[in-house]
Amino acid sequence: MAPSLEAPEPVEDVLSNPLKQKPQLVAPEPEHCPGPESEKAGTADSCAGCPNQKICASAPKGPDPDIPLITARLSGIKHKILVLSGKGGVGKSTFTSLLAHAFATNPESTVGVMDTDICGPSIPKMLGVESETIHVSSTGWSPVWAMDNLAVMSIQFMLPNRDDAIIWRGPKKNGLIKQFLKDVEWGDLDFLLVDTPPGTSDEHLSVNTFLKESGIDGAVMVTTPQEVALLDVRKEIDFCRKAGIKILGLVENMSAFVCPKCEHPGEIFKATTGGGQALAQEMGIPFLGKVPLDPRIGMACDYGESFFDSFPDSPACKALKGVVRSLAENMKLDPGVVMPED
Ligand SMILES: Nc1ncnc2c1ncn2[C@@H]1O[C@H](COP(=O)(O)OP(=O)(O)OP(=O)(O)O)[C@@H](O)[C@H]1O
Repeated sequence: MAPSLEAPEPVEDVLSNPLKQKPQLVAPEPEHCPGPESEKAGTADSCAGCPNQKICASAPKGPDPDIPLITARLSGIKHKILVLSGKGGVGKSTFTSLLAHAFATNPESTVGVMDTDICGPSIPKMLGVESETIHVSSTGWSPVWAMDNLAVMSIQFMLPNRDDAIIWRGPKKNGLIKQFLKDVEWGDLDFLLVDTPPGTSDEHLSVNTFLKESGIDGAVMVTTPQEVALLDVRKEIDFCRKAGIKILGLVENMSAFVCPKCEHPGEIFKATTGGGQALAQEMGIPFLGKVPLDPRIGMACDYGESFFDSFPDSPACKALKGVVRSLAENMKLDPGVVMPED
């Protein structure tokens, strides 16, 4: 049965006040505000001295009443995968777009990408739809279609100017993510990939809270081989374990540089402590594979093109295919169906 939804709010309204939160606060939320609707509202350490404390303390608590609506809205999505990274800049959004293109190589599959990196959305650029805007109808917001079977939703589509900085505190980000899940008409999808900001922030908690009821298949973690990146992956693994999110596997990105001309490999980011593979083994999570550093990946993303289509025989493309196959196996899907052989 189609979920009954209220007409979405005009985009401008959402940007100016994306939460439309109750209760109405009398002052801006302090930096570590747990959110006026959270269980800790009014009682957390950061609430001390806040002018909103009384209002928040008396506000209704408990599960978000919109969760059943979100669950109904997402009922046509077969698989939901979160893409996480401990550190920024390790290639999480790049990997998300590569994964989206890989899944979309099966014309029978329909794929969606939701960009929850609200402060630094890069998915529209990488999927070649940066200048698009979303359409609002009485039944919801339509995602932008990057390909016939690849839909994208990002805060980027709502900004009047792509250079605008988005400076929002936790509760507002939480509200926008809820809006994305509640009001976007994804329709029937085989895969929804959720690109998240680096680290373990409000956005991760929101995505997990809102998606949990409708089911998350699990999370894919992206890292580079250096210990500084791996350190943060440990925190991400801990976050997933605490939040009850299954870890589908770890990908080591930019593992080695493979010369596009002679295909000779060289280590640019050296795995001084054994890299992603050793970490995966130590932490008891699946290792999905290594993706080499290939400047053509960055170029394909800058031009919004599919690296899979442009460089199908490159070592990086072959490595990515191996990663997708391992991921499909961990999800108990037929790899040949997820990404048909050429
Ligand atoms: N395998 C790769 N080979 C070459 N360049 C890569 C590869 N993976 C990512 N890059 C490049 O690394 C840079 C960072 O990638 P990306 O923006 O995907 O990182 P991120 O982890 O999503 O960062 P953040 O979370 O901070 O937004 C980009 O310029 C991208 O083109």
